[in-house]
Amino acid sequence: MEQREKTRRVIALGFFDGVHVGHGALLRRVGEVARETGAVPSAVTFDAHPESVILKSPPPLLSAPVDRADLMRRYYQIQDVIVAPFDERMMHMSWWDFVAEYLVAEHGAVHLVAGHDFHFGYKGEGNPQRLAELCKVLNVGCDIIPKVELDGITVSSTYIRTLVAQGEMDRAVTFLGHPYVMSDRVGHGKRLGSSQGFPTVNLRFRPGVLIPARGVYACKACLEDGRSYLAVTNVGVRPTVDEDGAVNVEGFLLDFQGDLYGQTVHMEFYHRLREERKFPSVAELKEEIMRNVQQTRTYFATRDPM
Ligand SMILES: Cc1cc2nc3c(=O)[nH]c(=O)nc-3n(C[C@H](O)[C@H](O)[C@H](O)COP(=O)(O)O)c2cc1C
Ligand SMILES: Nc1ncnc2c1ncn2[C@@H]1O[C@H](COP(=O)(O)OP(=O)(O)OP(=O)(O)O)[C@@H](O)[C@H]1O
Repeated sequence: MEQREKTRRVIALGFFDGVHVGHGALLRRVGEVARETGAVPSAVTFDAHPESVILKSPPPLLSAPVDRADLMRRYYQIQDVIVAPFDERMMHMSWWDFVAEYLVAEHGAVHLVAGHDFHFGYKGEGNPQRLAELCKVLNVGCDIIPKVELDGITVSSTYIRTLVAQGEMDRAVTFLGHPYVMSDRVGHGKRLGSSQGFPTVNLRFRPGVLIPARGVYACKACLEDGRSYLAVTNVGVRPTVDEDGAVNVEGFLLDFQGDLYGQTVHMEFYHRLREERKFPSVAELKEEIMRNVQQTRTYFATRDPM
């Protein structure tokens, strides 16, 4: 029987929520080895956070799986992001089967890259030392990346979640190595256009994803056609005009005119300008938003955030 040539991959291992600078150290190494060996730069992540299945208490995530894959491709040129189902089979797979069967036999791994504290396999019994030893036996390359720290703090998704939840976006940008981003495809009925003079685009939260601290943020809105605009974005319940208490994310794109229907908008958050407030009138709210527009222009004019 004719045997099909299997894709050879260099694979980074982890969950990669947010794709931060610690993950970046792994993903850059994947790129180097891929260039040296001609194998495809890849990463394996999971569709559900392992904690959500084992402990039944999912941590709210920085990014949905699709955004995680997009970040790895955009910032680190990872070609294939394999989103593994974290199901019963995966949960009960031994650490060596995960390496030998899943990564090597099923996905063609010729080199694996993991972090200093990577635990995997049934009951988390796999660790970096075991991984390195098994790779030797299997004749597969392996790199264990030492921990990356900033300001004496170990960079982690957990820490960055606390920053985003508190609205500390400048610091989140530093630890992520790129802006925190929320993406959505603009659907029908969400065309730009508003009676108030500041048309907004609404972004929906994906299930399981963290809600940033309420407030008004200096942002950049990147459209899939390559254009990008400064934006001022409110995360909140709009107490001046609404009483239902639902949290909305709505951004006003500066210097933009047109229709965003059908486009995917990546809203990048850089800096929190103020808290959300209840204004005595819509006119006063509008005045404040115009001030926030100026603050956003100044913010981006006086620094080059990325
Ligand atoms: C940059 C920005 C800041 C905002 N700040 C507040 C605020 O502090 N308080 C508030 O009640 N609503 C705030 N909003 C929400 C507005 O009330 C809402 O966008 C406006 O009333 C238009 O509503 P509509 O889209 O239903 O026409 C803000 C909206 C934007 C775009
Ligand atoms: N600061 C870091 N330095 C080096 N490697 C890291 C760092 N943070 C994570 N890694 C590695 O990146 C891979 C993915 O890690 P993981 O998704 O568990 O990230 P994490 O930030 O440690 O998450 P959590 O905060 O939920 O523990 C793992 O192999 C892990 O060891």
